[in-house]
Amino acid sequence: MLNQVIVTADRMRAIESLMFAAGMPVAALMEKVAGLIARRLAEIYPIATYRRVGILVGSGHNGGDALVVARELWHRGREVRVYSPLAKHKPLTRVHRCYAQSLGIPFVDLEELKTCDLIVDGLFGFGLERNIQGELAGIIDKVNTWGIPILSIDLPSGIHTDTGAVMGVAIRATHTLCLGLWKRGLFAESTLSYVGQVERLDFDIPEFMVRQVLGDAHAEWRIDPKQIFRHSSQSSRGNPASSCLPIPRAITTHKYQVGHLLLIVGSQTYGGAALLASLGAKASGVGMLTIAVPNSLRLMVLAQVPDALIIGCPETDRGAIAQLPELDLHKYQAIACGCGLSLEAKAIVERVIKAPCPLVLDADGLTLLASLGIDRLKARSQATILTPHWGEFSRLFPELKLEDRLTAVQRAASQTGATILLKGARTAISFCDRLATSSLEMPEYQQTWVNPESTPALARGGSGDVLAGVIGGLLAQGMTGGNAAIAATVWHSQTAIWLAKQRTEMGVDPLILAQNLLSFLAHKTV
Ligand SMILES: NC(=O)C1=CN([C@@H]2O[C@H](COP(=O)(O)OP(=O)(O)OC[C@H]3O[C@@H](n4cnc5c(N)ncnc54)[C@H](OP(=O)(O)O)[C@@H]3O)[C@@H](O)[C@H]2O)[C@@H](O)CC1
Ligand SMILES: Nc1ncnc2c1ncn2[C@@H]1O[C@H](COP(=O)(O)OP(=O)(O)O)[C@@H](O)[C@H]1O
Ligand SMILES: [K+]
Repeated sequence: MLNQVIVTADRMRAIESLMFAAGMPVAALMEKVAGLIARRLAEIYPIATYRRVGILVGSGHNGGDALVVARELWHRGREVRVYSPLAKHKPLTRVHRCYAQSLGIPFVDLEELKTCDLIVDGLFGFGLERNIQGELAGIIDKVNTWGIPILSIDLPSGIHTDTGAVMGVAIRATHTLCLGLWKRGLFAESTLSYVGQVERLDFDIPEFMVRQVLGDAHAEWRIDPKQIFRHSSQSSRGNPASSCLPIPRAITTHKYQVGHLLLIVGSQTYGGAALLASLGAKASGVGMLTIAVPNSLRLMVLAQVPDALIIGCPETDRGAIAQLPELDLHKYQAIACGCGLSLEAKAIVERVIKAPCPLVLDADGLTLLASLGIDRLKARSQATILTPHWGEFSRLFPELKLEDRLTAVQRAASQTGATILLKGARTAISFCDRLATSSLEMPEYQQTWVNPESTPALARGGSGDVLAGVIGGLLAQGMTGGNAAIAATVWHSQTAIWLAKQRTEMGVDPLILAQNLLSFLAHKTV
């Protein structure tokens, strides 16, 4: 569980200091960590193809790690060359440098790394605190132009550990081996074009030390996608057990015990959105699905989703839902509202906010909420999930626009009491709950989870409508707001990754996505 925490440089330093204070020698830890890096490197970049390895060495312990890696690769028969442009080094880095030189490993000019098959980037790790300038910046720029695969140690040099900001210039890695615990900056969307494939190398940090520094209410977590796809009867390490899919069913259950979802979606202009949200909801396995659409869409939706109850609503001149007919909102376990609704349906959003059941608001529902005022949510007694992309988020929370995404989503969730699912290449979800595996005595607290895997194949109109439908369906089946948001996000993005492998990134249209959610789930959980 604790191996999915996301930490800042200060927290990492504090945890590392506990290890040193307890007697772990600094040099022994570097030896252990760099040994793990060298072994993993050998698996990813086998000697047969990547014999010539160039090592970039900085002044701190990131450089020290790189020098130990250089030495190990040299002993394993690789042609290693070191480029170490800085004059001053931390003592441990300096001794590794001397030893590497004594072995005869060549220390060369930058240009001599140009013919290498692989570059190891050990310039800076979590000690980088100011912008990289001058000659060093030129070095990084140059290495980036060579097109040689680059393995970065801990973080791509130049990426700020906490914010993910590019400190003037940064290495564009092919692979990043993050050491010990997940560094916060690796989850910023702006770093995605720098980090390449990211892996964490576990170096056996004692859990009690992590707990001592982070406490019992740690705020930022990485979702472990693997943990979603297993029955909740199996023990879950990583994510909330009740975010597991598929949701188990009691053998004697009946349709009214598996949740009743009301979708309020669509307008004449955006009929497809209504359909896509409906197909997402259907895939969630919800027991009963009622879909409220403008009258003119009724037959179209009925033909595509014959298992749903379709309610045709009176519509405005331009084909938006004008009002909900006499619907008893008490009888639904959840409502999902907003996909394709158009901006004329303000009265509808006003009404569903007052509904006495969990509510998902998406798309136009969010824009209408922004115009009504986010304070309206204060009247809600049940779970609320808002699913904005960055544009919708900025409309809802203009004052949070300048924050980094993780901080912004966290603030928005604590301000509103809602679960906020901020969509994007690295969707972030923030809500207030007990931590997954902890006891009921544990108080609820604000936690933020990041989805670490997705695909740009999802960047097309309608992907989000499918997601909103899935979340609604999971909510209606009894998942909490946070769990439904996490489970749906992972299911949606993992299905897209799976489909992109079969159909390319061009081939994952939202209809195909919705139609394949269940095949993916079956494939994943056999
Ligand atoms: N627990 C763990 O995870 C473990 C971590 N380990 C490893 O240690 C790494 C952290 O090491 P670290 O603290 O020595 O920092 P690191 O990033 O190597 O160097 C920073 C140095 O660079 C300098 N400097 C800074 N900014 C600069 C700039 N813009 N331009 C030029 N120079 C600049 C600054 O020196 P200054 O110039 O300020 O005197 C500072 O000394 C970590 O990422 C991991 O690889 C493992 O070995 C063991 C377990
Ligand atoms: N570059 C990307 N990488 C990964 N996922 C993405 C990317 N772009 C968009 N997505 C995902 O696709 C979905 C798009 O939703 P949204 O913007 O609401 O689209 P729409 O309103 O057209 O349905 C979200 O789940 C988002 O996280
Ligand atoms: K690095």
